[in-house]
Amino acid sequence: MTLITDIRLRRVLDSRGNATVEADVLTESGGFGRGKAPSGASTGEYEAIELPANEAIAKAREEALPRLIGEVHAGNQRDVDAALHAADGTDDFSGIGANSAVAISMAAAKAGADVLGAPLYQHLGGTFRGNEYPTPLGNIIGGGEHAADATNIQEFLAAPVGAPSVEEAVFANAAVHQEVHDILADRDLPAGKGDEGAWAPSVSDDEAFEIMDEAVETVADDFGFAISFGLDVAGAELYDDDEDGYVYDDGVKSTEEQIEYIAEKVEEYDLVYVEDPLDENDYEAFADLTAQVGDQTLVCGDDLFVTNVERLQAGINADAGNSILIKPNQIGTLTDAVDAIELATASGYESVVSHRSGETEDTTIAHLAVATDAPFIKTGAVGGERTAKLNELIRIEDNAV
Ligand SMILES: C=C(OP(=O)(O)O)C(=O)O
Ligand SMILES: [Mg+2]
Repeated sequence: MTLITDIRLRRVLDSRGNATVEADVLTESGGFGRGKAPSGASTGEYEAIELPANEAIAKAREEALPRLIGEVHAGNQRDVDAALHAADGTDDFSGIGANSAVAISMAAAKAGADVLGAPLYQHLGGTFRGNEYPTPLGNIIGGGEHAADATNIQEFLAAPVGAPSVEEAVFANAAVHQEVHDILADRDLPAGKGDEGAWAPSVSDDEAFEIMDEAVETVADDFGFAISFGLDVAGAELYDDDEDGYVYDDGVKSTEEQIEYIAEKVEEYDLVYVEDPLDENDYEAFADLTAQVGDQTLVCGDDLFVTNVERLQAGINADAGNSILIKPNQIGTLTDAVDAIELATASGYESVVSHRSGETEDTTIAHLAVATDAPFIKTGAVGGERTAKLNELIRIEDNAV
């Protein structure tokens, strides 16, 4: 029933206006699934390789489609993803492009769910999954590689940890976003938005900490539940080999100073989440910071782990971090992403399923987070390509998908 009978690939726009890959998968019994690849800006050195969309499409048509059409069942995700790996023939998807791979992988999952008549999260997670909902981490203020002339730290993220439902959590993050707008206006600090819809004011990181603290407190009082905040430092973007340290507008911090700085901020603001506080090659520094604050906060590896089980295993062995960011396009297939989540869970690491800065209206990650009982999802706070996932989470919780 779920035998793949056709795959159509095309170039479509992502949220930055760049070309990305869209895949349609059709099956023998009329099943249909469509997936679109997202794209990063602060990409990790060890991520799977994205090719220019046209090239990725041409390569996938040549190498992958003959191995999938009439050969593989869309309902068997591991077979689909194994065929993508075999067609690619490399260990980083540079053969067919991780963008083609992830678009086809997600489209096949949706086609499989369509034939079964089940929501995607149930197809991916099984019937006993889907009663836990992730807490959404909402990007509220940001800079780094996502906006010019803004904060050095890439993301200040609202974390509505006390929300009684996904719906309340999503609305709380949007309210924090609005509250920050009002605080910025009061301070005569006009701000545009970065790639993910976060405010990108020209303020110091210290001022951004103060503004976030004030905003989450105000909204927590209004909503009547706890809202904390966290960071994506994107440390690999700040780290400069030549300087042997982390380059901020107000000077360079050595690795020891960076660890101390982050640990102080965790204490001062009760941060619940710190992603990529250190460079993507520095497991040891991650381990030092985790030893200091790992019982108070999530120390999450994004560029450090790149959703890769081998890099995650190295981190587990070194006690580096206590959580992993999961980005399917960083590794190329849903199977690889789920394998990383399963290793994380088995090792006591929390999983945070994540969007990319360049996104589409695809909602697969909302389903993946529910399917795997991931405790957190990071998918922005506002903006159509972000609300696509957030609204899908509200629908999943409401049994309306
Ligand atoms: C979402 C992120 O940004 P990008 O997609 O640019 O890597 C991130 O760094 O977590
Ligand atoms: Mg990150």
